[in-house]
Amino acid sequence: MRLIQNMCTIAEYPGPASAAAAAECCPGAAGRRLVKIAVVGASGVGKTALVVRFLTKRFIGDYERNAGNLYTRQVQIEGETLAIQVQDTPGIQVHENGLGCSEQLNRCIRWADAVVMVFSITDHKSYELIGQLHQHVQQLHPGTRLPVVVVANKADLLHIKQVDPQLGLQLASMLGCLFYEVSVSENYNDVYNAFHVLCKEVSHKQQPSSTPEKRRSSLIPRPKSPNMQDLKRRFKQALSAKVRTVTSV
Ligand SMILES: Nc1nc2c(ncn2[C@@H]2O[C@H](COP(=O)(O)OP(=O)(O)OP(=O)(O)O)[C@@H](O)[C@H]2O)c(=O)[nH]1
Repeated sequence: MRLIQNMCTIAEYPGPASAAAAAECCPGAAGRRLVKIAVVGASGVGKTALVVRFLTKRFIGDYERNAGNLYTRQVQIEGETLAIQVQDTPGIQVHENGLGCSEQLNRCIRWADAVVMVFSITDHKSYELIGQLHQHVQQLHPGTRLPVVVVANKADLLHIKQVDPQLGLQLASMLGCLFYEVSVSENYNDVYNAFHVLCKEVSHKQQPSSTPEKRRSSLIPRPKSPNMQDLKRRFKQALSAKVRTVTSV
């Protein structure tokens, strides 16, 4: 996937999403199919760093506490240019009675076509949150299986590791999600791959290979192409009739 345009930001949660809304922020996005991705996880796991790394290829060490920015870009997936919106979100807290998800965050999750769930290998609590968060996300999307990628960040900080990445892999496969272990600070390619695979999955979901509409149209009989043998025969007949007429004159 190739990032095509400059990043732009609106410092608020999105309303009902549309390609038109994306175009307002990113003019080239007009008329494109739109893929909406929310990045969620505990505080300090590197959500903003991940999004910024993906969009700019750069790692910037320090960020302000996240206010929930939406970034719009164009990307190329399998030869098609899509508009992509990436929603960064504030860190989720865990309370005694469960996840502390604000209504804003819930709106953002409902809005999304796909979710990146981030934890840090240096923070066991952020890992523990993923299972609950996955359940919460599925509850907000009843009746559909939302594409989700689990990302274990800060793989460079092995000396203060609290979570074995293998556990992340096990959890992700139990939840039926893809898994990427990344170091946002040290490696761009893994970050790119995590978003790329998600965009591809959403893109395929938006364009099922055989929709009922397509199936129906394939049942409508096509007009028969003219039979060449028949045409030749008629042409010969017409020709010989003409020759006969000429000789008889
Ligand atoms: N060593 C290392 N530090 C990282 C990495 N990713 C992020 N950080 C640092 O972790 C800290 C938190 O990163 P943020 O991107 O602000 O985390 P966040 O999840 O957006 O945090 P909230 O806005 O509080 O929810 C920052 O100091 C980053 O520089 C990484 O891969 N390796």
